[in-house]
Amino acid sequence: MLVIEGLTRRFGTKAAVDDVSLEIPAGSFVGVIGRSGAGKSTLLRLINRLNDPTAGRIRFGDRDVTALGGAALRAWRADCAMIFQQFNLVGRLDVLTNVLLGRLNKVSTGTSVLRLWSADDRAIALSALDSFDMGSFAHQRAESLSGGQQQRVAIARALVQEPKILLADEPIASLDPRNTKLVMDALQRINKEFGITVLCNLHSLDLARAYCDRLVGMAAGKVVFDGRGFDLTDDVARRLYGLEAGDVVDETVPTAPVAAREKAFA
Ligand SMILES: Nc1ncnc2c1ncn2[C@@H]1O[C@H](COP(=O)(O)OP(=O)(O)OP(=O)(O)O)[C@@H](O)[C@H]1O
Repeated sequence: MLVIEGLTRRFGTKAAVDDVSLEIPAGSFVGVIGRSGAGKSTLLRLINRLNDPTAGRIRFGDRDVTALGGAALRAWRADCAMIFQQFNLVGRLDVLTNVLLGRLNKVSTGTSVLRLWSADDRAIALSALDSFDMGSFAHQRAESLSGGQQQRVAIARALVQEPKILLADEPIASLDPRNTKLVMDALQRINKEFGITVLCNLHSLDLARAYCDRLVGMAAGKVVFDGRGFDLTDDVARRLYGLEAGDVVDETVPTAPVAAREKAFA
């Protein structure tokens, strides 16, 4: 269980995240929604300690994440993979090597410096690529792939890291509808098949409703909604998004996967 208590991050006088408290059970698929500037990215960056909080605490099991430093902080970051809107692959390297970079925390320093990957690590990386239909691209340079393909490689790299939590910061913001679906399906597999907790910032409310078991709505750094997708009424959406509400409701997104729907209505 990830427990966030009174988490606040100020930049100058502005509170980007303002007294946020959440309990996220293992295996959840949480969509963090809200308009631009609501504090979604800052919340994810606080969780994996790319930003430090001004106040409050983050706990994961018996670890006080906010107090970690040195090797313990590196271990937390390995448990807490992050993917970004811009994919963050090494364009000149081939796809397989990019995925193997996710194994760096699992191998000795000698292996990582010399990139002498074991047959086991290669098999793990290839299997992760296969999971997302990217096995046949293993030896292509990452920069030669489409955005949606690159994001699936980034998800495979996160998977081989064997994290407990995957933080996805607007992972489909720059993708077309087909690639959006492929990437969201990949995140759903990470969650449902591999049991990894997923926290995903999304601009599209309909996508969040279709894929996430739970939605956390943020406005001006605060949590203003926390519930299931079908509990989020148009009225709440309008409060969350203001004039943007019309833009975030898109009729063309895929319908909720059956398993997710059944779980949501259980
Ligand atoms: N490093 C920083 N320095 C100063 N202000 C910052 C910094 N990072 C974020 N902010 C401010 O904090 C607020 C929340 O930003 P954040 O990026 O978390 O919002 P967001 O909901 O993720 O928005 P978007 O959807 O546009 O990414 C914004 O007003 C932003 O300008």
